[in-house]
Amino acid sequence: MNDFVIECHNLETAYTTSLNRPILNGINCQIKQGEFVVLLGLNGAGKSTLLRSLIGLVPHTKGEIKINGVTMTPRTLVQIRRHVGMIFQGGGLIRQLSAIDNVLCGRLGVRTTWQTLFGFPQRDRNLAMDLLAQLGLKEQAYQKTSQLSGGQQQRVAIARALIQSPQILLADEPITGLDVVACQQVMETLSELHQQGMTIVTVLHDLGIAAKYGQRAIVLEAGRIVYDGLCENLQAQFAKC
Ligand SMILES: Nc1ncnc2c1ncn2[C@@H]1O[C@H](COP(=O)(O)OP(=O)(O)OP(=O)(O)O)[C@@H](O)[C@H]1O
Repeated sequence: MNDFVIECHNLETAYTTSLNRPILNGINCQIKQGEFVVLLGLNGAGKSTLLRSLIGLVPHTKGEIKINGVTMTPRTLVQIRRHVGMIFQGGGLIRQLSAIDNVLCGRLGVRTTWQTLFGFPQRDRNLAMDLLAQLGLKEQAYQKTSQLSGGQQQRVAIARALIQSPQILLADEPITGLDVVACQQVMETLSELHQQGMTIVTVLHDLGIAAKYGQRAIVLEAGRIVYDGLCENLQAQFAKC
């Protein structure tokens, strides 16, 4: 038994004719509990695909993914997804729903249709409200997410991922399109979660922010890892790409 919570061994996705190669092409990496990892790379390098493959949204044709020591297969996917929260690119919120209802959507995977037929149980609603309060959004809980700022929306997306109490949080470009203040709020939120022991893997494009918050950088190029190490001299690593 090792202390890796994420392991990718020679991970390969299906061949893509438009690229003349698989999107992910022999990915090997191991991430320990409590690490803060930033995934970097130019557009189209495969960052989102790697993140999505870690929750089984992109099938792999070769290699293996293990989450908490459990090999990802169709049979283990439900079990694996309980440990992994995902913040999708752009937040993926339902704009016409309130912030609290969006957060409650994160409980759909653990509640049956019968349990939510007349609304979510009070316990879930209290939990959603606590999370929104922790993220500074108590006042906005009943506002439609379309009326919230970009930074507030991104924090709702974080609350939705957190309501399933994940051990690992994956975030795909959580600060893209945000102003500097909102950017900092979102990154500070991720940083606090990391300090509480959560494993964070996030796609970023800003090398300065990556260096400020990340402990470790993984740089992808054309579906392969070309750098895996400290968040120092990232500029130099990119110059090699
Ligand atoms: N479902 C798909 N079918 C075919 N090609 C795809 C699919 N999804 C992604 N791709 C291609 O795979 C490559 C990697 O895409 P991906 O979104 O993982 O890159 P990325 O590094 O996250 O890029 P960005 O920084 O622009 O978000 C791109 O060339 C993209 O066009």
